[in-house]
Amino acid sequence: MNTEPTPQPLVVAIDGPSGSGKSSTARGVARRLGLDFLDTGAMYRACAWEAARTGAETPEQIAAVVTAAELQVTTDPDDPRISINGTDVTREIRDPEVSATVSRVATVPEVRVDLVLRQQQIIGEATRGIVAEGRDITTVVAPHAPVRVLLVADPDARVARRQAELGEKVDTAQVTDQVIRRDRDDSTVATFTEAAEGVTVVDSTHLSLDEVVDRIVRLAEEAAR
Ligand SMILES: Nc1ncnc2c1ncn2[C@@H]1O[C@H](COP(=O)(O)OP(=O)(O)OP(=O)(O)O)[C@@H](O)[C@H]1O
Ligand SMILES: Nc1ccn([C@H]2C[C@H](O)[C@@H](COP(=O)(O)O)O2)c(=O)n1
Repeated sequence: MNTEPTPQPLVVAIDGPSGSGKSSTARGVARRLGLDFLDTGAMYRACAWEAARTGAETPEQIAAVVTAAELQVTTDPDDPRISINGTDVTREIRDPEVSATVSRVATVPEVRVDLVLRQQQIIGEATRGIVAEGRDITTVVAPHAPVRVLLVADPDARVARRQAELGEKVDTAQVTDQVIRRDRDDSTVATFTEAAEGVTVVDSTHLSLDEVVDRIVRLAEEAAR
């Protein structure tokens, strides 16, 4: 009789502040290891987009919109898409207006309870394994993941990266608000500035994207031994 435990699909959890490179890194690791990919920030952004569309402003109104929402999230690292109530908002959730308001949605407790459960369901259904990124993956969503990483970078580097990504369409004051102010707001409901016990800190300030991906792939390979 085979008494070997059935190997569990690998879960890699990556948290970090805005602009630290979580999404790019997580997609790179997922591609390299043949895993699914979950951008939990996109779920909060989709909810912020729907809240704005419906005119929901108070925490109660926002919570009602989110808990009633039908969210479809795909986990292909080469084409992650998200729809809310039947509308594909994959592109729209990156608009500056969404970036400026998403923290208001993400700091509603009932929203977090609802989205954490949905994220845990997506992770549990990822039969080939998954890389999930956000702010509370290593601490709340998947605290028992075999690979847990806090990806950090100097604030100046993070602002510069976001500015380079957004180009001239967004001025430096807006970018700084999107990065630094949003992190301050977000850190009131999730701990992503200090690594929890068992979480590996990777500082990407002076590392290329590929070097960061290499480091986390090595952590995953060591965990799989
Ligand atoms: N190590 C790195 N060196 C240089 N640029 C990087 C590095 N990692 C990511 N980038 C670039 O920085 C920008 C922001 O990266 P990304 O969107 O992955 O960050 P993030 O942490 O997911 O941000 P947010 O949480 O705000 O969505 C992208 O243009 C990305 O290509
Ligand atoms: N697990 C998560 C993921 C994201 N958020 C918040 C943080 C931001 O305000 C917003 C969008 O995230 P981003 O796309 O910038 O990574 O959602 C969170 O609270 N918890």
